[in-house]
Amino acid sequence: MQNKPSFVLRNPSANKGTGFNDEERNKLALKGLLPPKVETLQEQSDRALSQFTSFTNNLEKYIFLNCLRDRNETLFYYLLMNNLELMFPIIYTPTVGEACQKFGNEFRFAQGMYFATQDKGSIRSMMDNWPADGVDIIVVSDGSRILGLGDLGTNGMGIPVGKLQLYVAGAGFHPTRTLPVIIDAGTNTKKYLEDKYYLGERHTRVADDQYYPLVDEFLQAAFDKWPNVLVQFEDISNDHCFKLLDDYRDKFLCFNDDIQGTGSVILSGFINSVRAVQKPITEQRMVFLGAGSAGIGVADCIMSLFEEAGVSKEQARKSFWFVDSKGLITTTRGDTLTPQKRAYAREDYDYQLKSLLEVVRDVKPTALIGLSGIGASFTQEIIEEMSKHVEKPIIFALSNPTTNAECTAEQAYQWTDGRCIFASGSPFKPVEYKNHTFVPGQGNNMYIFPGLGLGAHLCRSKHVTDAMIITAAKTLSKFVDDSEVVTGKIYPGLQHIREISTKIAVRVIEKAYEEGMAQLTPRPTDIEAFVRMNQYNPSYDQKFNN
Ligand SMILES: O=C([O-])CC(=O)C(=O)O
Ligand SMILES: [Mg+2]
Repeated sequence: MQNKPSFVLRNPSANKGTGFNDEERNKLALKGLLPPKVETLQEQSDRALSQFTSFTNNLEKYIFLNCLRDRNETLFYYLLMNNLELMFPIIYTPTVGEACQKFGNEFRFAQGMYFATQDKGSIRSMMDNWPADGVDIIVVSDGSRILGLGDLGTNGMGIPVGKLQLYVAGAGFHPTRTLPVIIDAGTNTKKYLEDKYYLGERHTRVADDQYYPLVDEFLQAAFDKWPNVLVQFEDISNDHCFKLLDDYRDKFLCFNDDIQGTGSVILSGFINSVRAVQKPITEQRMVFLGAGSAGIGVADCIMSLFEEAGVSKEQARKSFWFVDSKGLITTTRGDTLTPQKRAYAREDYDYQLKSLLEVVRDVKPTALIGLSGIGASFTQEIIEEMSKHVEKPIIFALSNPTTNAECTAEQAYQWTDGRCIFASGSPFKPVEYKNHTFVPGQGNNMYIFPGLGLGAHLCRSKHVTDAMIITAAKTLSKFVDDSEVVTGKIYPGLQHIREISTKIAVRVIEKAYEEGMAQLTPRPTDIEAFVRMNQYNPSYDQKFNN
């Protein structure tokens, strides 16, 4: 059967289903294998949309979409790109979180590749099993910190899969040239180790002397097989993610989305918040709840605004207060801090503040940034306390999925009497409050990574630099104009994601040439035209025409 031309019906990249015209049906021996009517992509998409909307449960919608992708990739991306606002919350946060938690139960077919501890020594040869001709981008996770949901082991595969779907829809990477990867180093979540449907290796996480060599072998193999690939590290726990980024960012073309992608998107939102509240960065007092990959990544990015304002690093650090499970992070509280926490630990406190509420009372912040992974940690008391001292509080409840958001959009607007600038990591619907409709922003790295990745890949950048990450943030911030910013809107609408990603890719490429990172020669004369020419758009036109 595999040798018959009609096998195209079982190949999602080639399949057009009822979209095969009479000529193709003759040529590919499909006569009689399809109902008589030849349909356009639009007609197929209308049907698929009505099927999608007939499900009332989001997980079912997720399964429907991923099964569609496994039947007809072109139709899937056409449908997705024409219904972004409806479908991103399904293939991505929040529903992808639930899909990961139930990954073993809902498993239907494999996507991507798995490299487990038992595969040590054979990863390079296993990569030859990947059926596609080439790979431009890999998203890799070890499942150790999936969104704010913790250690999900191999169940985390939903995240690389979802992120890559955004790379395709958002930026125009070619779907067949994307590779989701899970490194299976075990899981410390007992529930999964005891779950008969769990699909990973059944042991607790291996120690560092096994973990790092496994990741190293994977990276060496990936860049050996696909020298121009870009690797995105995703949802890797704090104990490993910083070291991995440090070790490899100057060796390979790679970045960490949770540190750098989140850093960039929140920098962008912060630039626009500063425009909205009309108070310069030097007058901002920022309290962060959560000092993990995202919190530190965001602070590092926001530091660049101080630098531009001519403020020294030492001075700038005094505008940041970090709170973790033990309270305000200080050099004097008596515990050993990770290097990342140490960088932002306050040296000027001879007293201890043990809770976020105490910190908010003491600091009187202008901005409260939640990247803690702990839902409902911005309580009414905390938000009301904050709003006593600031006219337009900046409140970012960024943890994912929605159940982990530090507060809801509705709570933030109510508890600040409609005065706050609000953003969340997962989407919230517009809120009606006192005859006004507030549209919350989604400060999610999805606005950044597709364009950043496309730019870095297309110009064959050696590395992903800080300057590219900051350029990406600034490019995004310009998609919101002054008249919108004054209404509290700090992120553009999701429907513009292709345009945003295209512009980000252009700026990243320009930066890469400026910094001597781009290896593509000659430099394209019209970079925007070059980017557009290389973007995937779902269509049947290009297939089977020769
Ligand atoms: O996936 C998302 O929505 C954003 C993200 O990287 C995370 O929460 O880890
Ligand atoms: Mg992530």
